[in-house]
Amino acid sequence: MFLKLGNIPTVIISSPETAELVLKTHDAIFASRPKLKAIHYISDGTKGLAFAPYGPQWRNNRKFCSQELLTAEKIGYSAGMRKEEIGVLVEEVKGFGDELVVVDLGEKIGDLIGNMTYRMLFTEGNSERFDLKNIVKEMVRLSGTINVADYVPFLEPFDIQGLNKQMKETGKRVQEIFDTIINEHEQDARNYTHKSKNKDLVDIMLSYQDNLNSYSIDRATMKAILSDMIVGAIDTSHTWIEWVFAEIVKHPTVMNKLQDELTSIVGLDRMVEEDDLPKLEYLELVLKETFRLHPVAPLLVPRESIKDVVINECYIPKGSRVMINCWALGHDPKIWSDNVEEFIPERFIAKNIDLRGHDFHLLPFGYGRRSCPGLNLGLITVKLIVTQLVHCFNWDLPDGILPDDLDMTETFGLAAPRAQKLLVIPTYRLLC
Ligand code: HEM
Repeated sequence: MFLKLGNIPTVIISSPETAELVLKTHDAIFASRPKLKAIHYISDGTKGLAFAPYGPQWRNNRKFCSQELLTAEKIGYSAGMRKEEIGVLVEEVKGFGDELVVVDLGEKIGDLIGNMTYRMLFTEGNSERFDLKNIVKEMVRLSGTINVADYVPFLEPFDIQGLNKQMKETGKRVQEIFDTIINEHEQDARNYTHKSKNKDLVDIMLSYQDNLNSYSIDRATMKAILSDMIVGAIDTSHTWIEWVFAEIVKHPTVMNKLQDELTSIVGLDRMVEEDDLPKLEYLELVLKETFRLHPVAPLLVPRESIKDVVINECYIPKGSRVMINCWALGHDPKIWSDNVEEFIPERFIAKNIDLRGHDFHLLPFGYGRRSCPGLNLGLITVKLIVTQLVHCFNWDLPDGILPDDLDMTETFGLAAPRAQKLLVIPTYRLLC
């Protein structure tokens, strides 16, 4: 579909065949991102990775993050930290005993992923002194709000939605927090205090500062990369996991099948380890079906074309904004048959569709040059949290709410999380 939104030619792709043409055949032409106002005000996004224009700076930053944080080996180093963080949550919930406490599961999951992410990036968890949780919520909200000035640029000075002021305030706060974190890491390096801990991403970025011979990272780039890693990692995994739980409490037979698989592979006398994850086949089906119905990034992350091109006889001028409509792909009866609205993980048994991409019917992590570099970390996080919580606990809806009554409304932004809280009652089920 070709539209003119304000001054911006916009293309929305809703078929797997055309998605393949854009993301694979003409990948290089659609490898840039639009300069959105939120990214400009909140972090100097053009210096980072997720919203940097296609070019050498983006390429170097992506290579740096992929090699220094997101390889299988580097992700493996932080397995102990993930185990510790999830263990704390399991102990907390287990501590409710037989009291049938109602838990806001989405909030617990968000806090857990936040802690895991901050510890990888700058060692400290969600420390109270920064109130990171609320700042990140605000960053995500503002990045996902449709800003009229992104489509009709001359309206920007009028700030008719009042967004500029909010974005500037949030941006100032984010910059201050990152400056404090970086200053403290520099101080630690000067005092050699950092030697007593594992290197986090800020330590590694500092070691690339003022590197005269090759790739060098300045402070603005450090802050833009931190911002990209936080926004990229937390909201995506959180949204996916919350939808998995919403679907499995709505479909107890699916929860039972997941638990049966875990009982047979892991056993009831221990918790799940990351090594168990590749053996869990039914889990893969549940993740795919959840993503099909509730794509985390329903329009992926917008792309921008860097030259004129003709696709399917449609002329797409340079500078067009291109969105892949993953929501429409997942709800198309021509692809998934008439039961498209039903949650049936088994529909994927006969389909050779990999969560990691290579199939344009289901694109959890996008495709091509701008595809998600955090895919491996995202999958481990999602799988570990889902399996650990499903293995350790039974989850029931509070009294008076029947599975069919569960509100499945979604909100819309960069990600598409649940509109309502997911309130559930856990009961411990392991023998240890
Ligand atoms: C399950 C979790 C995740 C999902 C579903 C997800 C999804 C996505 C999607 C759909 C895109 C856009 C791809 C495209 O335009 O083709 C993307 C890009 C990106 N993601 Fe993820 N992501 C996840 C986890 C992560 C993690 C853990 C990180 C980093 C720690 C991360 C960092 C990024 C970055 C930096 C980009 C922009 C890449 C670029 O423009 O070159 N993501 N992600």
